[in-house]
Amino acid sequence: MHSDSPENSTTLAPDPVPIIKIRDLHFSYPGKRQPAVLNIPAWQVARGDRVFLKGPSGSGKSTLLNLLAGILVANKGSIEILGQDLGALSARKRDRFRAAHIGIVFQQFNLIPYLSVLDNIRLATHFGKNDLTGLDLTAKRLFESLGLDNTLITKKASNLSVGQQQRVAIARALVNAPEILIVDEPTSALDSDTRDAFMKILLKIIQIQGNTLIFVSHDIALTLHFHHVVNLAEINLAGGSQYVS
Ligand SMILES: Nc1ncnc2c1ncn2[C@@H]1O[C@H](COP(=O)(O)OP(=O)(O)OP(=O)(O)O)[C@@H](O)[C@H]1O
Repeated sequence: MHSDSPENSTTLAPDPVPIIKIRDLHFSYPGKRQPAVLNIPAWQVARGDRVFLKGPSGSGKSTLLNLLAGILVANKGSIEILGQDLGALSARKRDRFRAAHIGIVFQQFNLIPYLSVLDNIRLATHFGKNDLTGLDLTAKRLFESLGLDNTLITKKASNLSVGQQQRVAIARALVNAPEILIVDEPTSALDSDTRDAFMKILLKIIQIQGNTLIFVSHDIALTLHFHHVVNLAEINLAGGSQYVS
């Protein structure tokens, strides 16, 4: 995307190498009389962009993130990630594509509570060893940057504080150095100090790894950290009546 100010989300000229490219995207959840959630004629994101996606509750932000990640599939139209049309892939290939190229931090972090921190992170990798020797340098650097020391990584995820769970969720999302990082409402349950610490760590790692960031939040105070602020309502022609403001 090209825009001069954060509030300007319109594309003025075609991006030479968009990492995300949406064309004529239509999506409704399965079932009779389900309203159209998304109808996005065109949207693209350039490699390395940090995009803050906002919009009222129920406007389809999480749905769009799930489509970008290939967790949901469009009813019509195309989503190209790194030049790959997600709709052209089988479910299994989409899963592999996601594991290789897209990191996701969900609202609830989605850690497996009875697994250790290391095992939670290992789920995102192809390594099977019981120590860190199988994890590459990126992972070790991530642990360091996130303050996850050896005593913490052997703990069960359920025994961590919310802030610690967040750091593990970031490590898991970034351990494969994905080109795209998708983050959904990560700070809603945090006080402002913890939120600021979270953003600082996230942005530091993004800068090192060079990931493209798509970040959904209602917290407008965070927009200053982003290149672009996109209001979903501006790119989405569907819906409207069901929104809660
Ligand atoms: N699994 C589902 N089945 C049917 N409808 C759904 C499903 N998930 C979401 N929806 C509906 O799709 C619409 C968009 O929901 P979505 O969660 O994408 O919105 P959102 O913008 O992320 O909201 P919030 O800011 O509250 O998280 C809403 O009307 C919601 O009720």
